[in-house]
This record gives sequence, C-alpha cells and structure tokens, in this order.
Amino acid sequence: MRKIVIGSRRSNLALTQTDWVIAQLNKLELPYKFEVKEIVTKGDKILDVTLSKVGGKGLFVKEIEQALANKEIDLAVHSMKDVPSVLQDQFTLAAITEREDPRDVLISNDHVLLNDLKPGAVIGTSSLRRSAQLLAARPDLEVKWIRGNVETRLRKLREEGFDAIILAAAGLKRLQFSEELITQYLEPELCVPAVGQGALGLECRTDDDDLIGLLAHINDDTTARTVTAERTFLHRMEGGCQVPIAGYAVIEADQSLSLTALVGSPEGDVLLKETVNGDDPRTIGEEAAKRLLAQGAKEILDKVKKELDQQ
Ligand SMILES: NCc1[nH]cc(CCC(=O)O)c1CC(=O)O
Repeated sequence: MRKIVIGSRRSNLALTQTDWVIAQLNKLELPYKFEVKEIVTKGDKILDVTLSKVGGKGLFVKEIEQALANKEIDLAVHSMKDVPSVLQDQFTLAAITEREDPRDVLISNDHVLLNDLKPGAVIGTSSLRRSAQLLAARPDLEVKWIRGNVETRLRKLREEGFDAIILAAAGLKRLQFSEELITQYLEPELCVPAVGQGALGLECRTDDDDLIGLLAHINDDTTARTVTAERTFLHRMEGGCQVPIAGYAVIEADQSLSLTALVGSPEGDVLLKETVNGDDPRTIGEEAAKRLLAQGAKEILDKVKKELDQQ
C-alpha cells in the first residue's frame, strides 16, 4: 500500500479541500493511504501589503511546488483560480475535480442587496476583477482593499466599517457556512467569475505515473473542458489572477461549450466582454482572447500592470 503525502496550506479552506479530495480517493477503495502535510507559504505570512508586490498569487503555488520537487509531498490540492496558466514541465495537473458553485456572492451588513446599497457604500474586495464589474454596475460605490482568509474577511466586514464584501460561493459552501450568510448571488451576467473559480486542481510530479493514474479517477470531464477553455483564454491574455480578467465557460444542452471572457479597467469604466461558442476548449479560449485583444484589452491590462508596479 503506497502512502501519498498531500501538501496543503494551513487555512481552513485549504485543509477542507484537501480532506474532500482524500474522501473522493478513499471511495475508490484502492491500495493507497493519504497523509496531510501543512505548508505555510510566504503569501500566507504577508498579509499587509498588496500581493502583486510580493509576486502575485502564483506565490502560494510556488512554495508548494518546491515541496513537490523535493519529494516532501507527492500531491498538492489547489483552488484552480490560484493556479498559474502554465506549469513547469516537471509538474502536471493530473485532475480537475467537479466544480462547486462558480459564482461570487455579496455579503452585506443588514442583508442589503447590491442595488439597494446606499450611494458611496464601502465594498471590501482585493480583486480587480470584482471591483471592475461591481463599479460598472454601481459606479457610486467605494471599493476598499480587504485581505485575509474567508473567516478574517467576514470578521472585518463586521468590525472595520465595510458595508459589504464579495466572496466566492465555493469557499463558503465548502466551509459549510449557512446559506443565510449570503445576501445575494452575483450571476455570471453581472459578475463573470475568475478563471477556474470553484474547481480544484490536483498537481503532482510529471514522472509519477502511478499517482497520475490514480488521480484520473476523480477528474471531472465537464469541469476539465470548461476550465481548459477559461485557462487557454487567460494564458493568451498573459494574465495573472491579480489583473481584471474573468472567464467562465459552460456546456450547453447540445454539449458545445460557451465561454464568456472579460477584461475591464479596475474602475469599471471600461468592460470588454465576449461570448464564444464552439466544441474545442482551446479554440474558443484563443478566439475569445483574439476578440478582446482586437478591442484594446492589452492596453488596459498593460496600464493596470504599470500601476501595480508603481505601488
Ligand atoms: N482568492 C482566494 C480564494 N481562492 C479560492 C477561493 C475559494 C473559491 C474557489 O475555489 O474558487 C478563494 C476565496 C474567495 O475568493 O472568496
């Protein structure tokens, strides 16, 4: 019986996601056992400055990959939205598991809906993707930076003068927060989710054929196809997750794919958005990128990156 060591960040969400993956693998009743090893990443320690300053979100993944390379761990469970669009050859995304609710949600004090928030209400988010789309819908709102894990952000909502915050439904559901906490689901038409939002990715060493074979059992084809379309788009935009890019694909009744891709300015005064249909995930990802680039998406993103560098 082989023991698989799984590296996880120490947050409740990361540990819950890791336990969920272990439960799926145990159901297979194959001769493997699983052990969790907690890893504290630099991104977890640095909570006060903007993440873009210390290397973006890829940072969470990087230290876990070091542990994979050193064979301290055999497997890493990631939120797909935190995984850079290209991995080094020595690492493989062996499976993408079934997507949880991909939507963002609004959580406001006193359960006030987005349209009913008072002019100038303060919204907490640290995502330029969320701020761009929220401000496009409600230009009068004020967006304020908020950091920390899900529990910390909920505490800050109550204690630090925010009127509302935006979180991913997937994280709240996995952590088993009550539905009553959620004021409003932001449908993808209003707020296109982050590329990969709600899906988990399982990363291991490329030469670990045995583990790759095991993980294939818990790959979800629908999620893998849709997330591949989204990530192809992200890759072509040369976007990290710290810039205002969104991508969300679904499978239609006739099994074809439909990808909605968005690039915006952080202030929400420009939102470029395209929906592309087709059968091949990579082709529609490329096509969405081509259409947005033709409308000036690169200029918008370059300006954002320059501003981040100056911070
Ligand atoms: N940005 C951090 C992060 N990375 C993954 C999730 C959970 C949702 C998911 O799996 O996409 C969250 C929290 C959030 O955005 O509210």
